[in-house]
Amino acid sequence: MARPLLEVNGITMKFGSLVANDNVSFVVNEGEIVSLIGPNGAGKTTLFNCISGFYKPFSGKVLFDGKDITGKKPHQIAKIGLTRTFQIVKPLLDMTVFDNVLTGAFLRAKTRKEAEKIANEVLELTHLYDKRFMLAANLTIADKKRLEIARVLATQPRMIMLDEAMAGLNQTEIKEAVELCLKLNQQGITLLIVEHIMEAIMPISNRIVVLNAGKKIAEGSPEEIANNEEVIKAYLGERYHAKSKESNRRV
Ligand SMILES: Nc1ncnc2c1ncn2[C@@H]1O[C@H](COP(=O)(O)OP(=O)(O)OP(=O)(O)O)[C@@H](O)[C@H]1O
Repeated sequence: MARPLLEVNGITMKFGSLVANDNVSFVVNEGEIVSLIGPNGAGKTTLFNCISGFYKPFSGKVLFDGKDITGKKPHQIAKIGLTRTFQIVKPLLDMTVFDNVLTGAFLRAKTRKEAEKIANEVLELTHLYDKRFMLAANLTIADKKRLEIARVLATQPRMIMLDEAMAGLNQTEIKEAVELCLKLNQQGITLLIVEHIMEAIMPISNRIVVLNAGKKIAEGSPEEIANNEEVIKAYLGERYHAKSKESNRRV
């Protein structure tokens, strides 16, 4: 039976008079891939910040594995197994790829040896092992995004929130990022994904939550969302809708 891992209950976040999140509620069950979509400025990153402890919401509650984590600090939330990447990647540029991942591993590892073992496993999984001695500053955008995921993975999370991990990648790199998401999910990691590349997330999401102007306007299976008139009008446009109908016909 579906077991809620993340519960977002009536989150409201304001910046002065601007309501960036307006009473948003949804649940992510253990083992699911859920995507959060919506137009620019809809409030997706703000919601990520409220869930992961970078902002304290104005009102509402966030529960992780049944525990109230509202207003807790990001490192406390990471410690209990929920962590996130950033839209603008933040690797420590003057450190090697290996050391970047090692810093994540120390969240849980008690010894350097244990941290190194975790770091090496994560580097293999994310296909960065051969680049482990490179400075993070010298990586391509795609590898920097991969490193961002590797650093988060090294904290051994139960759930990862990915904020536009595929933006700026080419088709091959997007395909690799999608494969990595599926691989992590198969290993038991629950995923909440913010992404604008519908072709990448529609096929892998169990459910999709749609925000528009701070409010949740829809929630459902990828098929329900692709055919939801309000979502098409607010965000997807006729282009994706027509395209997905076309590909359904081909199947
Ligand atoms: N720190 C801040 N101070 C003031 N206003 C902010 C702040 N962060 C976000 N906003 C505003 O809140 C609203 C929601 O922004 P947010 O970045 O959460 O949207 P988004 O859905 O993530 O957009 P995008 O898809 O472009 O990343 C926008 O109107 C934005 O200008």
